[in-house]
Amino acid sequence: SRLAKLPSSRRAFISAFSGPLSLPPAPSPALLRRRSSVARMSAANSFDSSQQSAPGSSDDFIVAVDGPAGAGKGTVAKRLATAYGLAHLESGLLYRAAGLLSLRRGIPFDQDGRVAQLCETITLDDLAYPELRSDQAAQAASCISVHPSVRAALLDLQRRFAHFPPDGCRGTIIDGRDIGTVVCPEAPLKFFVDARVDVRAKRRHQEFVGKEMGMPFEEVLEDMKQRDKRDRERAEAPLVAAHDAVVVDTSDMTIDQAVDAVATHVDAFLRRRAEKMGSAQSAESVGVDPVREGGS
Ligand SMILES: Nc1ncnc2c1ncn2[C@@H]1O[C@H](COP(=O)(O)OP(=O)(O)O)[C@@H](O)[C@H]1O
Ligand SMILES: Nc1ccn([C@H]2C[C@H](O)[C@@H](COP(=O)(O)OP(=O)(O)O)O2)c(=O)n1
Repeated sequence: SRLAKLPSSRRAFISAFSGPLSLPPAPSPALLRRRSSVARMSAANSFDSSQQSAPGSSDDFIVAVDGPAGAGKGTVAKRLATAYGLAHLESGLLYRAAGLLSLRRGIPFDQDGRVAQLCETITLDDLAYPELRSDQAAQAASCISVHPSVRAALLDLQRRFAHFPPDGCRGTIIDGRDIGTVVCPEAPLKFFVDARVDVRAKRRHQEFVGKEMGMPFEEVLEDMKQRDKRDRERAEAPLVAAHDAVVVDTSDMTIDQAVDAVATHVDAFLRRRAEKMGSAQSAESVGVDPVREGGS
């Protein structure tokens, strides 16, 4: 896939995440050269992001999973990716990377032009840092993601991922806030995974305890409420269920139950698609047979 061509070594980015709130060192000349070649490559491969969707077939197997923090989007998406052979992108990590890098570089969240410029340099290789999972990164992500220019700067990468899954994957599953509404409105399968805010905060709190990122529960809950409000009320690509999304409330479900609830719809979709392809193939063979018969 074209994404796979992006360079895997990003030393300046790594050092930006490695120190506790330290500013990254100035990029080396080698890195700057590499960056400009990435920029050229993305420009060459880019498409008009004002289009409703990326080029690629509308038959592409794309699963959009949106919903608020802690609802279980990532967990469900990861499990489905393994079960169905899909490539998984947690789009929130892109915003988290942009937010955390802005903090580290001292770029105020309201300087959207500078944050958007930063977004242009982010690639899929930058998303593995454990610090991106922190509450600080989540809050920063929510703040910078209100800006249309920041969202636009990350759109191309997400759409490209959706339509060009890495080799060996039969499709893609992307979780976030606006995948079914803005990034991939053409996705044939859309889910809105939701849960009550107290349940979501409890889950996230537990997760932080497990990772020794300890924070009082009340603080996790408050931050989550703030983020919910900001994500839902922003003018650009607010958190809202797409009109054609299946809503799954996981408040009273185990992880297995949530995965099953979503997988049932994916199975039904695959059955319908197989039937459609089967009938198209038989229609084609009906059309071919008489010609063959006539010719022999
Ligand atoms: N249905 C569920 N029941 C209990 N815990 C869950 C459930 N779904 C997810 N979790 C846990 O809650 C936390 C947040 O889930 P995650 O998938 O990261 O949410 P999101 O991606 O929506 O923010 C994780 O620790 C995960 O293991
Ligand atoms: N598609 C997306 C994904 C995330 N964001 C923003 C808004 C979210 O509060 C932050 C962090 O998202 P993320 O999905 O990583 O957060 P949770 O795992 O759900 O807690 O990024 C967005 O604006 N659009």
